[in-house]
Amino acid sequence: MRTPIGKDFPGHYSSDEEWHGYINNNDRVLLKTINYSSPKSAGAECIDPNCTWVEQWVHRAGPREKIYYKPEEVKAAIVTCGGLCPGLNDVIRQIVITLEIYGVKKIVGIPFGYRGFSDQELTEVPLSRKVVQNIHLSGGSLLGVSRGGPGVSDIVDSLEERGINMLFVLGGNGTHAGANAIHNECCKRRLKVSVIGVPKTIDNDILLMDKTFGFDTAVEEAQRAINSAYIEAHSAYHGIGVVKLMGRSSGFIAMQASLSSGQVDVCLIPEVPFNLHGPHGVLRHLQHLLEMKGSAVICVAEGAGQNLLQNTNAKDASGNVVFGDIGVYIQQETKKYFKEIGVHADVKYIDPTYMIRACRANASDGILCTVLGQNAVHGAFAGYSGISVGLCNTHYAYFPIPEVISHPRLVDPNSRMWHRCLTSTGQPDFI
Ligand SMILES: Nc1ncnc2c1ncn2[C@@H]1O[C@H](COP(=O)(O)OP(=O)(O)O)[C@@H](O)[C@H]1O
Ligand SMILES: O=P(O)(O)OC[C@H]1O[C@](O)(COP(=O)(O)O)[C@@H](O)[C@@H]1O
Ligand SMILES: [Mg+2]
Repeated sequence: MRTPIGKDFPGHYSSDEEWHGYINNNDRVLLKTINYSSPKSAGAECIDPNCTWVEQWVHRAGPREKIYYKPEEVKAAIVTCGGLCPGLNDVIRQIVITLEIYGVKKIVGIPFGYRGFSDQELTEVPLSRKVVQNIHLSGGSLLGVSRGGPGVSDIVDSLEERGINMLFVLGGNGTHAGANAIHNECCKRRLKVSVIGVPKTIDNDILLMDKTFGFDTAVEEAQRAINSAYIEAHSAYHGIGVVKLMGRSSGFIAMQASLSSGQVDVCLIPEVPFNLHGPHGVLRHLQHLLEMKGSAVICVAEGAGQNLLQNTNAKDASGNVVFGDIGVYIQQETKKYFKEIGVHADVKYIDPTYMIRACRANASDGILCTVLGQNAVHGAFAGYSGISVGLCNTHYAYFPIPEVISHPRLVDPNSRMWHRCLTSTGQPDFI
């Protein structure tokens, strides 16, 4: 609603009739904005051998003029699942504030992820603007997070018992698989519930989106760790700094942090195989770097080089594979190698793992979270369910959940970005 201001007032708002503040249901955001002229163009993603242009689109996010729910009949719930991620509190806050603006009075938080739906000892948290006003000033999640938890049927039973008809689910791939299953179960039971996902992961492993919230902040924190590794390595005689960063199957954090720091000589990610030993291996290259410049920094993603380690055969509560520690392995093998060849090397290992995700969102993520939170509520009020909100080619859009979680988004070794990273580090192929 806008307050009409006299026409004499310079820069006055347009009247309600003139104001086009709503999204049209047919507004679309294109998934691809480059028309590759050949499959040989760098990073080309082609559907057919001629690389023909195919228009693919998703619905534009934002407020609709006609809304599907009566605000007084809404009971909204928010749940945060999986690992922590900078910006969770920003999104929770903005969802609550936007729901209140629509006139929703019943807003609750489900504590500790999906577990909060079944654990009788955990009670829902009443949420209001007053409760969430300052929560974005610290990292973590006001509601707590968890992995594992009850089955979909139990969750939907709980939604029915609690009378929840809007569910905002903040989480990554696993959480979205759960959200989609909840949406399908609600459809099966003919329940009018909007299930809206907001993708959360520092790994940035969600398909079709420019980036997920928390990723920028994680990269910023990660490059601080790289900077420390560089200073340690550079200040020592034959210093080698090893930094391990998160990234279960995607090397985005390692790649971007290496690029932004400009201090990394070797970046190792899960998508690109490498040898540690042998004439083309990482260790031989480290020896060369010590000879040429006196020190070196390696940045390795946790999921990289798992073929070099013994399989732990372990899984976490959500079913994710628990990896062996590639950082420790590289540190040990580096020490061994230089001892064997009789060259002094001072190897320092930095593992900033939880530091990069337990922090508060930076300004850029703060804005992203705010807009995603608002659009999640707009999507629910528009009557959508089984969707996720994201940024696509700088526009905010609604994505069908199955499309964004069909597999984890990976760094494309043929992409311009990976080549930029290689240009920056100057590293060879280690095979
Ligand atoms: N395929 C699935 N179907 C239903 N729920 C799932 C599925 N995978 C994971 N979950 C649930 O989603 C939650 C978060 O998953 P997890 O993989 O730990 O984190 P993330 O959502 O960040 O990837 C957990 O409570 C887990 O039990
Ligand atoms: O120790 P935890 O809590 O299982 O978290 C470790 C995981 O968190 C992540 O950074 C993000 O994973 P999620 O997106 O599943 O939360 C992974 O790269 C990493 O393996
Ligand atoms: Mg995950």
